[in-house]
Formats: sequence, structure tokens, C-alpha cells
Amino acid sequence: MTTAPRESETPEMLDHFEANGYSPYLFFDSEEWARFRADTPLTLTADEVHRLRSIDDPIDLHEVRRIYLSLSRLLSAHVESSQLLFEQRNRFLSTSDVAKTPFVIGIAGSVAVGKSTTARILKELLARWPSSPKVDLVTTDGFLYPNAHLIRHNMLNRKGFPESYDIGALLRFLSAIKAGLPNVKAPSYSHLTYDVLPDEFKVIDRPDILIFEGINVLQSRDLPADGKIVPIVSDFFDFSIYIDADENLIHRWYVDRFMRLRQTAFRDPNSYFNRYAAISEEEALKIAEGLWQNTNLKNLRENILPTRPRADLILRKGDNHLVEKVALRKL
Ligand SMILES: Nc1ncnc2c1ncn2[C@@H]1O[C@H](COP(=O)(O)OP(=O)(O)O)[C@@H](O)[C@H]1O
Ligand SMILES: CC(C)(COP(=O)(O)O)[C@@H](O)C(=O)NCCC(=O)O
Repeated sequence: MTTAPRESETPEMLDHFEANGYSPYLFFDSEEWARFRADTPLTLTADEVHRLRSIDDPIDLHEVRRIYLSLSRLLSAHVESSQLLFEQRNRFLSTSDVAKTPFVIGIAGSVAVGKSTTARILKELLARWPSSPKVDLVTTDGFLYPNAHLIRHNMLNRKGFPESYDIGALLRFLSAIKAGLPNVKAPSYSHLTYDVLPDEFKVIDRPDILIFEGINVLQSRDLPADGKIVPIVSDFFDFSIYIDADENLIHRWYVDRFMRLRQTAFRDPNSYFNRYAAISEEEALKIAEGLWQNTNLKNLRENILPTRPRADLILRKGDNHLVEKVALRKL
């Protein structure tokens, strides 16, 4: 049975385009989307999904089958066609000594929406394609300025906002990846110490696919005063995904996760948040609410949500982190 895509959907999904009575997206509910997996094999086990998911993210094998197999199949079509285009271009240039650069997939969305889980599940699914591609995953938090810099510039409470990232370093990293360079270093971040790890790098050595995940990956920059056009992160993407959910749900996920981390990660004396493991539940709730309202929600509204219409694919989650709707950009 074929599914006829609808050209309009709920107003909250893509209000801007809907308001204009047209949309560059096709919309599917999760059951329609699930059918596109066709005969894509399920290559993950329940235990592996359990291991890959973040704390408080209830994703299970059923959700992987329902949502992520279709996504893996779609991405396989995109990667294959980029390979074909690459071969055609080499014929056009009468050359065979240009190496193919990594296919880069960007994953954006709010803090606490579950980007990390999606990125890790995708990485495993893609690496298990019959062609066994080499797949790497890099998160943008490594490109945050160190806390010492944020404190010096009085912006520790702006962590995650555009100015808290070393955007030059981030663009240099992606340029090097897309130039096909070997052994490109990506800086690391620790959620435990809440800071970048000055001497820890991940070496990215010409993977077939690179997944690049972070709240800021679809953001542009203000035009500099000298009027020079500068590249933006998504110029380096071959495909981009935005993980979406109602802000009230993300709010709940953030606060619930904070309260759960209080009983786990925060107990580690090395945790930046260790001081919140010992305070009363009421006080801890106040801290979590403050971080959500003053930093993460503000950032979502001002800098993250406005980038949603740039994505090639939007996964809209409902209660319990389950994807309810999918929007796919028309070609
Ligand atoms: N304070 C913290 N201590 C330990 N782990 C954390 C902390 N905050 C977030 N994490 C973990 O870091 C990862 C990234 O979280 P986040 O940046 O909110 O993005 P997302 O929820 O979209 O993956 C998640 O796996 C989350 O569980
Ligand atoms: C590091 C973050 C900006 C998230 O980056 P992400 O990995 O989601 O791209 C975020 O986890 C964060 O620290 N936000 C600041 C407020 C807070 O402590 O929640």
C-alpha cells in the first residue's frame, strides 16, 4: 500500500509555512512513516538500545523499528545518491584521484530533547548497513568556550547561547572534514565537570559518515560589520535533522532528568552539580526550574526553534519521547 503524503499538518509543527498556506515539507504520522522501513532489517538488540539511550529516555526496540529504520533507509538512499553524484562528477572532471569526503548529518534541537540518544542509535544503525560504512559522531559541546572564559566574560548563564561557542573553531573543524583531511581533532566536553576537557580530543579520520550533533548546528551568524559573507555550520551538511517537541514536554524532561541525575551523576564528588545532590528536593527543583527558564528555554525560543525550518527532516516527539509526527523536506 502506498501512502499519499499530506501537504499540511498541525499548525504548531511549522507555523510559519502553514500560515502562508504552503509548505516545503511533506508530513506523516508515525504509522505512515513506519511503513517506509519496508524490509530494512532490525540490526540492534533490545540490550543495545538500552545501552545507547540517555538517562530518562525510554526509547526501546519498538520505537527503533517504528521510526529509526525508515530514517536509516532514507539516509541510505541519500548516501548512495551522493556516492553516485561523486562518481559522475569525477567523470565530468576526468579524474579519479579526488577522494570522497564524509557525508555529514547534522542533528539539532533543544537541550534535553534527546538528541544524544537519536545520534547514538543512528550511528549504530548506519554502521550496520551491508556496506559497513565507518560512522563517527561528534557533539558541538566540545566547541563551547571553557568555563573560565565564560566566567571572565560574565556569561556562564549563557552556556549554549551562540556567543558561548568558539564558532571559528567549529567551522574550521567542519571545513577540514569536508576538505577530506585525515586525523581531524574534535575537542571534548564533560557533562560531569560541566566544562570542556582541555587535553582530550576525538580524532576523526576520514569516516564515510559523520554525525554532528548539537543545539546550534542549524544556526547562522549575524553578518559581520565588514559585510564579508561567512559560511554557516549547515553549509557543510548533506542532511539535517531537527528533534522537536512541545516546550512544556521538554521542560518536564529537563526537570525530571535533573532530579534523576541528582540521585546518580551528581553524587559523584567530581560532578559540577555535586552541591545539588545534598540539598532538599524543593531547593533542587527550584535550581532546575531556574536553569530551564533563564537559560535553556530562553535559548530554545531565541536561537534554537527559529532554526527548525532549515532542517531536511523534523522528528516531532510527544509524551514519553515517542515520535508522533515526521516532516520531510520536499526535494
Ligand atoms: N548535568 C549532567 N550530568 C551528567 N549528564 C548530563 C548532564 N546534563 C546532561 N547530561 C547528559 O548529557 C547528554 C546531552 O544532554 P543534552 O545536551 O541536554 O541533550 P539531549 O538531551 O538533547 O541529548 C545526555 O545524554 C544527558 O543525559
Ligand atoms: C552543554 C549544553 C549547552 C548542551 O549542549 P548540547 O550537547 O545539547 O548541544 C547544555 O547541556 C547546558 O549545559 N546548558 C546550560 C544550562 C544547564 O546547565 O542546563
